Formats: sequence, structure tokens, C-alpha cells
Amino acid sequence: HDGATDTAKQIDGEALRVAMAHSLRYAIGKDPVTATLSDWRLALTRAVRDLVVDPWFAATRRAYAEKRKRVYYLSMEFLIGRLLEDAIHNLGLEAAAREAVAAHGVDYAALVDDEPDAALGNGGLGRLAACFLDSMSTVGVAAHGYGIRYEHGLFRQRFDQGWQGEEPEDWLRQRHAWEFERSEVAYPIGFGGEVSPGEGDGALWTPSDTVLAAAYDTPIPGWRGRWTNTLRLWDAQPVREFDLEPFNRGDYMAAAAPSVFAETISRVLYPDDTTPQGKELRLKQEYFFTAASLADILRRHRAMGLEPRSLAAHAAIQLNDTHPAIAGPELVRLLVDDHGLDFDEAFDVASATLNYTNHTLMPEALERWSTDLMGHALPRHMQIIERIDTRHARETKRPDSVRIVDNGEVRMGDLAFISAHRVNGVSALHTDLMKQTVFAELHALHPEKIVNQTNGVTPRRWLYGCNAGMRRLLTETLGSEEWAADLDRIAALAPLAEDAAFRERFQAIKTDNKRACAAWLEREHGVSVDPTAMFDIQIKRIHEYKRQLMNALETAALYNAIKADPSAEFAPRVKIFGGKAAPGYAMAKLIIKLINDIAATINADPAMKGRLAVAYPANYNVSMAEILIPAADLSEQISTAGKEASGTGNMKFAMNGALTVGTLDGANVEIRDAVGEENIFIFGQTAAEVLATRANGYAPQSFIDADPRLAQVVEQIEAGFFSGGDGERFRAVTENLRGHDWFQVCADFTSYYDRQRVVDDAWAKPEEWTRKAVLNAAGMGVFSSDRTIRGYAAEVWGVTPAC
Ligand SMILES: CCc1ccc([C@H](C)CC(=O)N[C@@H]2O[C@H](CO)[C@@H](O)[C@H](O)[C@H]2O)cc1
Repeated sequence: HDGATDTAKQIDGEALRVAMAHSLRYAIGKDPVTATLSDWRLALTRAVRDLVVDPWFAATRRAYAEKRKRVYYLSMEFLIGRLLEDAIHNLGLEAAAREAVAAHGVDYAALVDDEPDAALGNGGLGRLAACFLDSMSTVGVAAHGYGIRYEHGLFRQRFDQGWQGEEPEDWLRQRHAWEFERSEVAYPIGFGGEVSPGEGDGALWTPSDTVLAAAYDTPIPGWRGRWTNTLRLWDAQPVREFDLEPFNRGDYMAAAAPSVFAETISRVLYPDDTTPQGKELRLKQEYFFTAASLADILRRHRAMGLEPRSLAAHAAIQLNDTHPAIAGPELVRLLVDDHGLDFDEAFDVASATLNYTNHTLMPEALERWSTDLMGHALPRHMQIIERIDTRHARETKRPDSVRIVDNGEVRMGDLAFISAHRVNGVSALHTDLMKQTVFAELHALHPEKIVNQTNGVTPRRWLYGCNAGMRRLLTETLGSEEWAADLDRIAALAPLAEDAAFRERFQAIKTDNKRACAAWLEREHGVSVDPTAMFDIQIKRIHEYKRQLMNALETAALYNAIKADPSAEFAPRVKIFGGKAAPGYAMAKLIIKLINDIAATINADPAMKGRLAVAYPANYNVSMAEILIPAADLSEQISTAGKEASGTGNMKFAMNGALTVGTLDGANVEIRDAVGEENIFIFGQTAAEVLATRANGYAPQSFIDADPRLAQVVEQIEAGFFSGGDGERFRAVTENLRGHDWFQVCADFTSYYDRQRVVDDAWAKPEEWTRKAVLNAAGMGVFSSDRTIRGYAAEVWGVTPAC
């Protein structure tokens, strides 16, 4: 790609300084003398956005001119984080931006730090969608992201005496300078009401409530602006702004009711990332953005003079999990009721256009809506779902087989599978397990549908952007910055693992990043840590299957071991945790409190100085990950095998030269294959062994009895050793451990603890450690989301990237 047409207009620092001054004065309307830091940030954002518009229009015109098949990525979540610095990096404007900002007497780091995260997602699924947007623009897939413009993203986490508390997130308090309001693009979205028979297979649906879906567009520039796509987020607005009649009689609440009802739909992101609450509002959110997106897709298709029945040839729609699965029935409704196709042809068009990605095998995470709720909120769709079910039973000649509607529930996973052209898992192990478990019957009926697309992460944000030291070393070593758009080039580092001088530079970068991270921990969270110790990090949503509890138990056991024999050789460690629990997930919240109590005990013990420290900075989010990941020595990927569909943090850590301690779960298996088993610390049961242990009647107590280190820690917790003598506080945790322990923490503890001691020994040989770290980074080319998107393009969407 060297020398490919970088359409982004290159401007220098002086030109950008002038552009900033202009947008501050005329777009933000502020005089430099009174401008705040946020004003300057908005001014720079506008100046950079102005540079994105031309490449944006050029890509759109090319897509039309070259009649490119469009990709539409439908997701309830886009965990974007900050946008300004990412755009500056993609457009190659860092030097110019730093010069321009300094010329205005403003601190660049403070300006970048002032941007609120767009926290429009919970975790892995949402962040993957954001990485995919960056990669689709970088490889040149003509695509739109479609989602909801939540007024409030994922809650802010704060700790009160170590207990998680939640505060509303309000990223839109300040204007969001990246988006363009498209008030002319608005669609009425109906709910409830009645259905009366129509012509042929058609029907007339008369909704009882209607809201408007109004579009807001955010340009997504790819590397060097070679292609730029659109993220279109829908905002819910009332059809009728205001009800004058009740207002005139002084009933202001009634007057405002229409807008309150409407705006509630895009008010807030549901903070659950496994167990659906099954709330009607959530179903309305799912239908709201899905219906608006399909209306917009069909409008664009028809505006190109194309017939609705030819949709599959010109568009591929990706359903990001089951959350937009109502797309199947909705597309059939539009094609039958609005465009006059008969049911079977409409379903053929829909199932040739739609594709579905599954991100979890956790039974409780698979969405099922009661037929009452679905029939009440979406009566026409309930009819169509029944029809799809009947047709599938007829088509497969297996009337007794899988039913979408079963036992008063609509199983959205089965609906998505049956309505889709291709179904994919997100790692090789996960895709295999899908075929053996949740979709075994459907896989037998449709063996061609399931394909694997192992996840990836964008090297722009997760290496080039967050690790300036590595960026410089890679650019120098590989001769240009193009590795950021072609990560396979990073493999060239492998032979340099044998080069002492190169290792020294590589390690020096890690040390700098650790110092910066330690300074940030001190400044922002009042925790002081030793930057020369091993930074051992577990950051992800809190969930029992991710086993933060096992990490906490090992930490406490290490504490006991150091206390018992202070002369023993344990690697000095800083254990860093980060992650939010769904507000309604009591056990996850208890685990957070336990980690904070263990941290307080260890950090208060002078015997631990320089030996062991624990930090749990509150409000883990994308921007915090960008500080912690470059500073990591050890990446904790310790889920119960068979439970983590893929993981993506694991890839980001290895890309930044951290070694992994992990189970053979999700993409850890493929990371092991890529870096070599001697360069990763694998432990614990395999997915098959976990199932066997359960099948043979798992007795966690026997594992506690077999390992005195584990037994001691469990007894300490029960005695209130970490909780000021309050033995009751964690009773639910210890009782679960002794009596149930569904995620087999006790069964894997000994292997985990012993592997961590092997990690200690490896840490004691820094040259060998750094050699492994270089080989980890060198093996990460395949985990770029560019590779993942090229896989979807070839094997799912049938499109050819432009770049
Ligand atoms: C309806 C409640 C709900 C919300 C979100 C989800 C997501 C599917 C959970 C999620 O984020 N899954 C993660 O997806 C990542 C991207 O593929 C994977 O890397 C993680 O392994 C998987 O846990 C499930 C249920």
C-alpha cells in the first residue's frame, strides 16, 4: 500500500493553527482570550472534521459510481471511546496538531484528555463493532454502521468503601462535535396496535404508538483517509413535539408526555452484558433502531433505481448478536406489506441478505421474548415469526425439529439463525462449540451456514495510537508507518527477539509506559505502585465465568506465602483490576468488594512494600484501557474453558508486548498457536475437561481440601480476615465456592497458582522475558481486525475491499 492515494489533505501545523482559530471564532463562537480547554478541543475537532469531509464524500461517490455492494452493520452497541486523537492518527496529523495546539498556548495532552468517551456499549461486543468500523474504512468496504444515539451511555462506576455505585453517564452534556444532525432523515416507527388482513400474504398494521427515528451521522475515516464510511445513530423523537391542549389547561406533564414517551426509547443503554432483563423498553429499542435502519437501507436501494427483490445482490446486513434479530420479520414485513412480494419470495430475499454473529454460548444470554410481549409490542411481526417457523418446519421436513416459538417464548437465536444466510462464531473454539451445543440441531439441518470469523482488534487505536514508543520502534524497524494498515508486517520482529539491543529498546518502551501508568494511578486514583514490579492486569466486565474471583484468591494466597516466608523468591507484582458489574448482578458486585477488601489489606501491610500491591481504578473504560494495556507485563485471560467466546483484550495485550496467563478458551487457543506455546503460560482444564468434571459430579470442596493454600484463603474470607472481622460479608461467595462453583474456580486453582509461580521464575530472567514479549507482538498480525473484516468480506458478505 505504500504510495496508495492518501486522499486526506495533508496540512501543516501553521495551517491547522489557522483552521483552529477560525473554527473557534466562527463555529464555536468563542474569543481566544475567554476560550476554555473544551472550546479549544471543540475547535480542533471541527478543524480535523473539516479535513474528513472531502474523503468522506469521495468514498460515498465512489461507492455509487462503482455500484459497490453495501455492508450494513447493525449493532445495539458501539463502544467507540474518544474520537479526536484516533482521527488525528489515522490522518497522519499528529505533528501538525501538536504544533497548532501549542501555538495557541494550550496543553495537547490535556486537550485530548478533555474529550468524554462515547461509552455506547458494555464490553466486548460493543468494542468489536467499533474496531470493525475502523477496519471497514481502512480496507475500503463500503459500509454503514447503524445503532442508537443513547443520550446516556454505560454508567459511570464509582467505589464507595469498595462497593460499586453507578452514576448516569452524560457524554452529550457538551456538544458532540463529530456528528452531523440529519433532521431530514427521519422515519416513523410504530409499536403495538392492531393488524387487519390485506392482499395475498399482506396485512395492514395500525400501530397504537409512533415515534420518529432521526439520524445523526459520524464520519469514520480509515487509515490515511483512503476510505471513509458513516456511522448512523438513531435518536428517538416525538412525532408531535408538544401537546398544546393539556398545556392550555395547565397539565404540563401531559403536555410533555409525547416527547417523554418518545425520547425514553433512546435515553439510556441497558448495562447488562450477559443476562437480558427482558424489559419491553429493551425490545422497543431493538425494534426502533432495526426498523429505522431497514427503512433507510431500502430507501437507499430504491433511490439507486433498484427493485426490492434484488436487495441481496446489492446489500449484506450483519446482525451483531440477536439484539437486531427482529430484522428478519421486519424485512419480510416491508417486502410483503409495503412492496407486495409474497411471503416465500420475501423470506428468500431476507435470508439471502441477513447474516448473524453469535458472541456467547451462555444460555442466560440468549434472548427469548415472551410471545405475549412480542405479540403486544409487535403484533404483525409475531404473525410473521409464526409463519417463518411453519415454513422452516415444512422446508426441512422436520416438523418436530427446532421451533422459534416454543413454550410461550420467541427464541431470538433460532430466529436469527433461520433468517440468516451465514452464521458465524468469533473464534475457532467458539464456532465449534456452537455446532455442538446451542445450534447443534440447526447446524445438522443447515451444515453450510456456520462459518468462523475469529475476532480482531484495530492496530490503529490499540497499538499505533495508545503506544507511541512501540509506534516509533515499529516505524523505524519496518521502514514506514504502513504496518498500521498491514499488521502482517509485524512478523518481521521475530528474528529481532534474538537481538539484545533491540530487546533493550523494546523493554525500555515498556518501562516508560509503566512509569506513565504509575503516574496516572497516583494522580487520578491516589494509588502509588512500583513501576519496576510486574504489572499483572485483568481488565474486562466482571462476570463469574471470567473468574476475577480466582485471580483474587491467588493474590491472597500469594500474600500469605510472602508473609509465611519473606525470603522466598516471588516476583514483585502490581495486580491491577478494572471492570464494571451489571447493576443487577449481585455476585459480581460482591466479587468487586472482595477484591477491594483484599487490596486494602495487602496495601496496608508494610511487609508487602515492593513485593505485592493491588490497584482497582474505578470506571474502567476504553480510554483507561489505552493507558493500562501498553503498561502491562502479564495479561490475565483466565475464563472457564468453553465460556469466553473469543476475548479481544487478550489480543490487545499481546500486541503491546505483554505475556498471557490463560486457559485454552476462546481466541487464547489461536494466540497460543500464533506465538508458540513456550511463549505463553497456559494452565487449567480444557473445555472438554470442564464438561467431564461437571458430568462426573463436581465437588469443589474436595479441591479445597486438596490445596491448603486455597483452603487457607477461603477460611480467611469466612473469618472476615479481609473485612475487618465481618465473616458474614462474603458468605455468599464462600458458600458458592464450597457447594456449587459452577465455573470451577476450585478445580483450576492449583494449576493457576502453580503456573503463576512459573511466571515468577520467567520474570527473574528479564532477557528471556523480553524475548518472549517480542515474539508475542510479532505473532499478532493475524489478530488485526483488518484480517477479520477481509474474512467477512470474502466468506460472508461477498464484497471486494477497495484498498
Ligand atoms: C441482552 C444482554 C446481552 C448484552 C450483550 C451481550 C454480548 C453478546 C456479550 C459480549 O459482549 N460478548 C463478548 O463478545 C466479544 C466480541 O465477540 C467476545 O470477544 C467475548 O468473548 C464475548 O464475551 C450478551 C447479552
